[in-house]
Amino acid sequence: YHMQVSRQDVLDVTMCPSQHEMPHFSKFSFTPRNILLKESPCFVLKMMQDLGFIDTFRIKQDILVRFILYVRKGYRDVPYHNWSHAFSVAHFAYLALKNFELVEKGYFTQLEALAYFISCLCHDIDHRGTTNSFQQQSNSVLASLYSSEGSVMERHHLSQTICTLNTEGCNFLESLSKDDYVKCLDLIKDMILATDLASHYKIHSRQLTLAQEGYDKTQPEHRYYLASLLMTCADLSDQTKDWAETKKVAQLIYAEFFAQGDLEKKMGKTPANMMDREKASIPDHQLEFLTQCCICIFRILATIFPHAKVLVDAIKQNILCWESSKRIFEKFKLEGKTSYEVLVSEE
Ligand SMILES: Cc1nc2ccc(C(=O)N[C@]34C[C@H]5C[C@H](C[C@H](C5)C3)C4)cc2n2c(-c3ccccc3Cl)nnc12
Ligand SMILES: [Mg+2]
Ligand SMILES: [Zn+2]
Repeated sequence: YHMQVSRQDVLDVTMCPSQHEMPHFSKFSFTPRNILLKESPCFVLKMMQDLGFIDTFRIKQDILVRFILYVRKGYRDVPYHNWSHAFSVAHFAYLALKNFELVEKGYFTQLEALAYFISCLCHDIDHRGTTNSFQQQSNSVLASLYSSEGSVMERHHLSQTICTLNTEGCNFLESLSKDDYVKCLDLIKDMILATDLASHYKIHSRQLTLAQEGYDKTQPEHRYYLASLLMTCADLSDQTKDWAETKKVAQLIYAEFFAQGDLEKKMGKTPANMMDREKASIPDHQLEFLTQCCICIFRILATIFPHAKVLVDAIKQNILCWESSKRIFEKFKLEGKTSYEVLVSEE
């Protein structure tokens, strides 16, 4: 099917504030979710210009604009896994490339940097707001397509990315050499598949060892694990922002989780506690996620890039905020409120 991109859409991409009007745009403290959504395609273009991709790969602007607009249309209107998430994940890739000087210091080639940024932008295309296990449970079409290989949703996001590139007038990578083109798609595959959090759990200890032994840029295995780590960090980058942002994002994530739980109950299935609005204890679950998963990932990042220490500190701050908000949740729980009702009630 053919999604049209109007002339107005293409004009939208030309108007947004310039970088020097937003000096902190390239700081880790910047919150990309506060960018006006109609200006976001323009910011994607500006980030790619600023990263030197347009010149290095002789990318045609009108083809890139059409690609960005098709990617945006590829995201659904679900609470969390929507275009706003994709844009914020791509913004973190921009921050990592600039603040860690990934290309300048030889961690990434320019091609790997391009693949990283594009993978972040496309990593959740056509997400339905439900998990991989829900695909299996509900015998979805996607499960029938991909469940034998695992990472069902991630394989779908990858396939949607390739389809978008192959859409008439959208393949901005066509200006790459044949070798670079094949290499870039290979990198995009590894990077999008790396965003399956279950896969991260499998390689976490290997990533930790490599970082402690001393990262070796010349080893392909090290480069693969660094790319995977940077994808997971980008996907979780909301947790490195201030508490107001973190709280807002939690509301979106649990809106999605609980909608899935409601669906599972209708299907006669018992949802996992974190998906059940009656049983979930959001502060406890978030404290577990931040202390057992999130902070560990960013600590590995900080062993390779000392600048990432500010990200670990931001997560520590959010852990303290969840700790202190726990008492408020418990007080309202005694009054019969679910933790979601407390989360969305203005403090
Ligand atoms: C704040 C926050 N909390 C989150 C709490 C929990 C989980 C989560 O999927 N847990 C697991 C826990 C085990 C092993 C695997 C598979 C399943 C069983 C489910 C993962 C994700 C969370 N998450 C994400 C996120 C990142 C990547 C994909 C999807 C999402 Cl939603 N982004 N932000 C957050
Ligand atoms: Mg995903
Ligand atoms: Zn994501």
